[in-house]
Amino acid sequence: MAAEKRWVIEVEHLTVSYQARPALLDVSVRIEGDQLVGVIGPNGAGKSTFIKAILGFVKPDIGSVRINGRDARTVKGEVAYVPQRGTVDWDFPITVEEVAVMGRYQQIPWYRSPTAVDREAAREALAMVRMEDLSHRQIGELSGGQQQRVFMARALAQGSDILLLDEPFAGVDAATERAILDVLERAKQAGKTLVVVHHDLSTAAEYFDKLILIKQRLYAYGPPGTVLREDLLSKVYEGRLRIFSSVIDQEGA
Ligand SMILES: Nc1ncnc2c1ncn2[C@@H]1O[C@H](COP(=O)(O)OP(=O)(O)OP(=O)(O)O)[C@@H](O)[C@H]1O
Repeated sequence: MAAEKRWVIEVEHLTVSYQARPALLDVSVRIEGDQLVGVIGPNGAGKSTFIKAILGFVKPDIGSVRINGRDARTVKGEVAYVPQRGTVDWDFPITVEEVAVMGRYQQIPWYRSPTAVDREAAREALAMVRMEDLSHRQIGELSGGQQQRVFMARALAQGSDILLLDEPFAGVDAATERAILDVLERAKQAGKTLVVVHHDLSTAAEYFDKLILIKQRLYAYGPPGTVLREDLLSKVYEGRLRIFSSVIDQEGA
């Protein structure tokens, strides 16, 4: 008998609007555990809104999100988030280690300081992203890729099985992109489910087990070969498809 699927994220008929303009319309997706899933679509397609709705940061007009079988609004600490790098104040005076310890704050009551267990979880997370040697540096003194890895450590220190990342590869060089991908893959091997907003179609097939293609509505969801199809991409990206023809050739090969 085939093993029953374990849905860790279930999005049903999700519709989200800003000032009565829909950013997402009737999106339904079920994501299994231990997967690396990419969210693709053009600028303004609703990718960040999709992630924010799973986190409960934006309220759906219609529809629901379930995390590990429970209403997302009642679940605390089971989903960790790595925001876009551009949304963070990097001048804030805080060290690498302190950022990682912040990942534990869901578990730390307001009246007590982080314990040895919290600090150990933060240190382990920094080791996973290979940033333990820089743990006493101020975050403002790091390169863009190092900052990204520290924020991944913060999410890993939280101990959640689900990680949502908004464009972790934006603005980093090729070597850093590899280092970040390596962290994502190791997190997956450690049993995490990762949902990653990604804008580069040329690497999407290589990096992800499954892809979600959205532009307000869900256009496709499945293994990269079933999503990176010329008919779907031309509908979603319209006139900008030519630059992606090499992706489709590779996929179709
Ligand atoms: N806080 C907000 N208030 C009003 N409109 C918003 C808000 N956030 C997003 N939008 C609009 O909702 C739509 C979807 O935005 P979203 O940021 O989710 O798209 P995206 O696919 O992540 O875009 P990008 O790739 O450019 O980051 C866009 O039209 C955007 O302008």
